[in-house]
Amino acid sequence: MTTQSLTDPLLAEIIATARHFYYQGWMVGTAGNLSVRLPNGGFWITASGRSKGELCKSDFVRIGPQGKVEHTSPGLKPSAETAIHQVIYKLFPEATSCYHVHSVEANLVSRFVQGDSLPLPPLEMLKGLGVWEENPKCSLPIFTNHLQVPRIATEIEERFTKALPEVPALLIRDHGITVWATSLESARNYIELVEYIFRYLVAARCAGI
Ligand SMILES: CSCCC(=O)C(=O)COP(=O)(O)O
Ligand SMILES: [Zn+2]
Repeated sequence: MTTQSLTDPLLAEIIATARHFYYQGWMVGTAGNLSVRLPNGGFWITASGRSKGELCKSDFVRIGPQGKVEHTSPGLKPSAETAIHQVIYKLFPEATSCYHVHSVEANLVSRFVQGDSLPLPPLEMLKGLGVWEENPKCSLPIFTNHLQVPRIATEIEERFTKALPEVPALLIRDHGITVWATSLESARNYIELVEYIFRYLVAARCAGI
């Protein structure tokens, strides 16, 4: 199988997913970035500043296993948040996809607590994130939205090296959610599940629950 025949269907799937997220209102105004890991440890990632509802195959940059840009198109730079994808792939060798989106609800819930983790309600939907417990008590790690993205990546690495998260997701306060998974389909589902939980939390607060 050639690199091209391996890559084309992966990028086509990411393009369709980005379009879906865009129409959910989670990738407006060029927000968010999506990546897929290759068997050699490198990964394709969306180029910085592209409209995520209208991506095409030339809107991706390939990062090599050593972290260097290996393939790009004229005028394109890798996502400004590439360092976060890099650290996720380093920490979770089984992960082959990493998705990051910005929703209004993610930003609201990131302010529901002052500390560095958000308790998650014991919803059935948690099973989709791998939590198979009765009445689970788990939480989502929250990170500070530093202007310097590598600093966010460093804090993710430091924290997850000490203790693994309970769900394959992290929240950057006032910014958005990042998930990782062993397939593109699972990463898309994880984004949808986490965003459902965020909508539930916002609705519950409005309802005074
Ligand atoms: C208006 S989005 C600000 C940057 C950001 O947080 C993001 O997710 C998109 O950055 P990229 O460089 O990947 O386009
Ligand atoms: Zn972002």
